[in-house]
Amino acid sequence: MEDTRYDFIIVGGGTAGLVLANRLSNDENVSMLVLEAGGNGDEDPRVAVPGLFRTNANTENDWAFTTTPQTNLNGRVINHMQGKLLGGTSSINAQALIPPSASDLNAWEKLGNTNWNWETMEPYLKGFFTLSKPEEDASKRLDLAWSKDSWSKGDVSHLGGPVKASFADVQEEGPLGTAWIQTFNNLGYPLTQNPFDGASTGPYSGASTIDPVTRTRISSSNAYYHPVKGRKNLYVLTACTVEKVLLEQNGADCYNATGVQCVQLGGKGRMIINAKKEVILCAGVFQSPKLLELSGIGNPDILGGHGIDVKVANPYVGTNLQDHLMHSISFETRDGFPTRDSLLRRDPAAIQAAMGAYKAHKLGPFCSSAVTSFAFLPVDDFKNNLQQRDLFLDQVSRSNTKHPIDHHRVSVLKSLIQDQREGTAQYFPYAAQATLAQGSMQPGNFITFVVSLSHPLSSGTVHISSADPSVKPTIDHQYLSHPLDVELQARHVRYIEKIAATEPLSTLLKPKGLRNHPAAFIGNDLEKAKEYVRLAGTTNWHSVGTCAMALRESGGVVDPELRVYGVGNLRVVDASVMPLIPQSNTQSMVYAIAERAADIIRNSN
Ligand SMILES: Cc1cc2nc3c(=O)[nH]c(=O)nc-3n(C[C@H](O)[C@H](O)[C@H](O)COP(=O)(O)OP(=O)(O)OC[C@H]3O[C@@H](n4cnc5c(N)ncnc54)[C@H](O)[C@@H]3O)c2cc1C
Repeated sequence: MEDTRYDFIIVGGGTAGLVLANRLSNDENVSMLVLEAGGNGDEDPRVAVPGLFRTNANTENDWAFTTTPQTNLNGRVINHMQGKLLGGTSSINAQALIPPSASDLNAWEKLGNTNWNWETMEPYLKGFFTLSKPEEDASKRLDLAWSKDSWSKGDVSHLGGPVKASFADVQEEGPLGTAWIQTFNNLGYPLTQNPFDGASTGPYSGASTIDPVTRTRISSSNAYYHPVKGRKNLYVLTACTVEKVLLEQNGADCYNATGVQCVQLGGKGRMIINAKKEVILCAGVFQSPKLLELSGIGNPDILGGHGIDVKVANPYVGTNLQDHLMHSISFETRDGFPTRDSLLRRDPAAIQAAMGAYKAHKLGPFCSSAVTSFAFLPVDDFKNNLQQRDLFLDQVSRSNTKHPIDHHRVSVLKSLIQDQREGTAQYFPYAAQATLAQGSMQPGNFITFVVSLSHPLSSGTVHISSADPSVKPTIDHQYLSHPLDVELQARHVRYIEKIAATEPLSTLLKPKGLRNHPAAFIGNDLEKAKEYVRLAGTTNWHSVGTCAMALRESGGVVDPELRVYGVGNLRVVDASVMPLIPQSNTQSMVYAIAERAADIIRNSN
C-alpha cells in the first residue's frame, strides 16, 4: 500500500468483489483496494480439490455462521457456511453452475428495477464462464444433447468468460447420472429445453465450476484475480476486516461515503482508508447489511438499541433474507453399488484410494462435489389434480404479507404453479447417506434424493447483535414461517418416494432397505411429509436478499444502479442485492450481477 487514498475500495474479496477488482482495475488510471477479512486459500487442498468442499466447515476458511433457533424447524439451529478467504464462498461452495430462469429475472424488474430482466441479464449470465465440451461418451450417457448449440464454434461455449466450467466425466457420475435422467423421462418429466435458455423443467446433468483438465476448483480468486494480480493499480489486503464505512454529511439528509475503518490481523491496528470515488460493499448476504448498520444506515430502533447514531433511516436493511430450504431422504443401495459412504465415514483406506486416484489420474470421487445431476419440477399433485391446485392458488392469493416484497413473492409463485412451464423445487441425487435429519448415521451404502424449495414465501432477517464489529450478526431466516411453504415442500418431499420407486433408479436401491431416519418413511402420507419437513429441513446455503434492489418505498436498500439509498459513493454488489431468490444455486447470479455492476460503475465514473 503506497497511498491511503484509492479511487475505489472494495470491501470483501469474495465472489463478487474479485470480479469488480478485475474489471474496474482494467483502467490503469483507476486505483483499487480490496480489503478481505480472510486469507489466501487457493493452494489449500480443501479449497482446490472439488470433492473436499465440505471439509472447510468450521475452519479458518469459513465464517461458520449459525441461525437463531428456528421455530418451524423444531427449534433447531442451522449452521450456515460462508467463505472467509479470497474468492469468498466461490472458494468453498459445491461448484454447481445452475442458471436462473427468465421469470426469476423478469420479476426483479417488476419491483421497479428498470432494465433488470432476462433480456438484459442473459449476456452476463452466459458470458462469465467458458464451458468445455464433454467427452463423447459422457455426452451420450448423460444425454447432453441439449448443450450442443454451445459448441457451434469449437470446443468451448462461444461466449467464453474467465470462469472455466466442465461436466463430470462418466467415471465420476457412475450409473446414477444416467439412471436419474431415464427415471424422470419415465415419470413423464423429460427435459423441456436447454436449462440456460430461461424456462425448463426436467432432469439434466449440470456443469460445475471445475477446470476440465486439472480437475481443480475455479473460484473468483483464480478466475478473476490471478490473471491481473500484477497490475500496479490493484492492491489486495488480506486478514483485514472492515469495521464500518465512514460517512460525511453532505446536505440536510444526505451523506457521502468517504472511506472505511478497518483492522488488519497482525498489522498496524485500526486504520482509516479513504476512497476518492466509491466504497463498494461485497461482504456477502450477512455482512453487507451488518456493515451498513454499523455505519448508521438501517432501522433506527435496531441501531438505537446498540447506541449507534442513525445517519440514514431505512427499516429494510437486513430484512428480506431468503434461502432455499432443503430436505433429503437417503435410501440403502443394492449391495455393490458404488457410493461415497466410506469417504463420509472417514475410512482411511477409502480416503487414500480416492486421493491416489485424484493425484495420479485426475479421476475418482474427489474430482467433483458429487452434486452434478438436477431436475426442476412443478408439483406433481397439481398437474394431475386441478382442483387441488386451484385450492392452493386460492390460499396463496389470500396469504398474509408482512414485507413490501412479499406480494411479489406471491405473484411469482402463483404464476409458476399456474403455467407449470417451470419448477417450484430443485431435485438432485447424491451417492452417499445424508444426515440432514437429526440422528446417527446408519451402516451401509446409500443414495440420497434431495429437494430444495425454489421460491419460498417465508423471509427472515439479519441484524447486528452488538455495536462491536467483531461480534457475529443475529441471523434468523424464519424458515417455514409462511405455512404454505410447509404445504408445498411436503408435496415435493413426498414425491421423492415416487422417484425412488421408479425404474431405473428403483433398481439401484435395496427393496425394504434402511433409510437415514425412522421418520423418512413417508409413503403417500402428506401429514408425515409435513412432519419430516419440520424435522429435517436445512440450508442449501443460498441466502440472498438482505440489501434488496427495489424502490425504497417497496423495501429497497439499493437502487437499480446498486447505490445505497440516502448515501452518495456507496454501493452494494453481492448476493444481498437480489430482491427475490432465483430458482438457481446462487453463484451464477452473483457472477452475473458483479459483471453487470462493473459496467454500471464504469459508465457512471
Ligand atoms: C457450502 C456452500 C455451498 C454452495 N454451493 C453452491 C453451488 O454449488 N452453486 C452455487 O451456485 N452456489 C453455491 N453456494 C452459494 C454461492 O457460492 C454464494 O451465494 C456466493 O458465492 C456468494 O457470493 P458473495 O459475493 O455474495 O459473497 P462471498 O463470496 O461470501 O464474499 C464475501 C466476502 O467478503 C468478506 N468479508 C465479509 N465481511 C468482511 C469485512 N467486514 N471485512 C472484509 N472482508 C469481509 C468475506 O470473507 C468474503 O470473502 C454455496 C454456498 C455455500 C456456503
